[in-house]
Amino acid sequence: MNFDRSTDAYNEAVDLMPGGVNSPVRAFKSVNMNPIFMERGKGSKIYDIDGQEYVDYVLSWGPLILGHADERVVESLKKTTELGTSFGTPTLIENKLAQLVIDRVPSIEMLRMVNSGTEATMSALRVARGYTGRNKILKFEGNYHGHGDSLLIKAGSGVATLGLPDSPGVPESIAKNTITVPYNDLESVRYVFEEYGDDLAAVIVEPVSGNMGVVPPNEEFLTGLRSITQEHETVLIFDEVMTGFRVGYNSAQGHFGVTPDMTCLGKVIGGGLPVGAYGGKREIMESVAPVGDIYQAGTLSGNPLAMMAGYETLKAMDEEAYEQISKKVDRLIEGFTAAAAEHQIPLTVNRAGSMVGFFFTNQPVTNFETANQSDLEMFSRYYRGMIEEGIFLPPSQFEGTFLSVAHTDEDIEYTIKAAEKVFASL
Ligand SMILES: Cc1ncc(COP(=O)(O)O)c(C=O)c1O
Ligand SMILES: N[C@H](C=O)CCC(=O)O
Repeated sequence: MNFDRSTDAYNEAVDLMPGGVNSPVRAFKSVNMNPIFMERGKGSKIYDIDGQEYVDYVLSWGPLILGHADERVVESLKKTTELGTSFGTPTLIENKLAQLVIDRVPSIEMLRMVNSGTEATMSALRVARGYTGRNKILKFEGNYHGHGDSLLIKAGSGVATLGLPDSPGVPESIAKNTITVPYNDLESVRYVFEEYGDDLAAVIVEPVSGNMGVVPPNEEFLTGLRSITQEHETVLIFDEVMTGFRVGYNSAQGHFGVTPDMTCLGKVIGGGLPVGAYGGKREIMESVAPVGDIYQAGTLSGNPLAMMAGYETLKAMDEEAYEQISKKVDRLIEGFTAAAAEHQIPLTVNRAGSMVGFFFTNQPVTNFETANQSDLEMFSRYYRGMIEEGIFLPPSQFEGTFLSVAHTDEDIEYTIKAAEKVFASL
């Protein structure tokens, strides 16, 4: 591999943007590399500006479940663009995408489109607080809900990668209203409810955690959260920005059969364009302006391009498409597990739908503490080895690996062979 052009571009970028990037995890810090600049993508492959090809398991951090430059999405975007990119008025495509989401996500009776996952979670919290008249919220260590002040506390993703669990700039007056407990730990949740009881506006949770690597909920976790929050009339928010339409046809809540009061979405529902959404019970959503008095707005919210890309993506993701990806995930995990055993590499694999977490440890990974016990140094060497083999993975142990319908059986076999080679060298 040769990164000459990427290196030049990076040297230029560091003077222009903090770390040369527009989002910290892209800086490749924890794997001791410079970022690789990409030029184009098609299907499961991406191509860097030095002309090298990679099988892509980042997929723009999850949204591209159809793969890169899917023809259905691209064609619709071309037609939509020609009609004008934004009007600041309602458009028909907003109704169409909203209806599709409502049909498929059990908790959503009504929703509001926004421009990012961060906006979705910030807005959902405001609504939960306004609706209940309470201030405190409960979140889980290692869950990441975007970079809103209330939620940037013991967070996962880039915050964990860079070791910045509690970002400076979040006022103490805000931080004190966010209580955190370990993921998958209902006992701690019960304790917090005993202590703060009826002052909790919301519990926000990733129903499958994807920002400390992939960590699924244990059997009683989500049902337990549902019954405790119901008992205390606290709003249960599933942050499905990552899991929405990725874990399955009806998202994580459909998969696990637990219906929250509110849901946040993003990523897949924008098909690779900037989008987010929050929704839930009609009674709660009708407290949002202009029906209710809780204010939330957006100049480009519901813009036709993002709506169209999302609509085409969701339409294409029928039940069969999910089954198809699932088989590829099965094979990838089988291959990695066998390769790790052959080369005595400690490897724990977690999985939910087409989200996979590989951890270099023999211990089960069930929360942030156990995720942190995996061998980050080994991850870093593995990462660089896989890049040399043309496999593009998320450059941090605290991120998920994603598959798309565009990944072929050949891609999967090639990736397993690459892993065998890299494991042998670790
Ligand atoms: C679960 C979850 N919530 C919220 C967000 C924030 O979304 P965005 O990056 O679009 O602001 C992300 C990803 O960044 C996420 O994975
Ligand atoms: N883990 C984050 C979202 O899911 C990664 C995206 C980012 O922070 O740029």
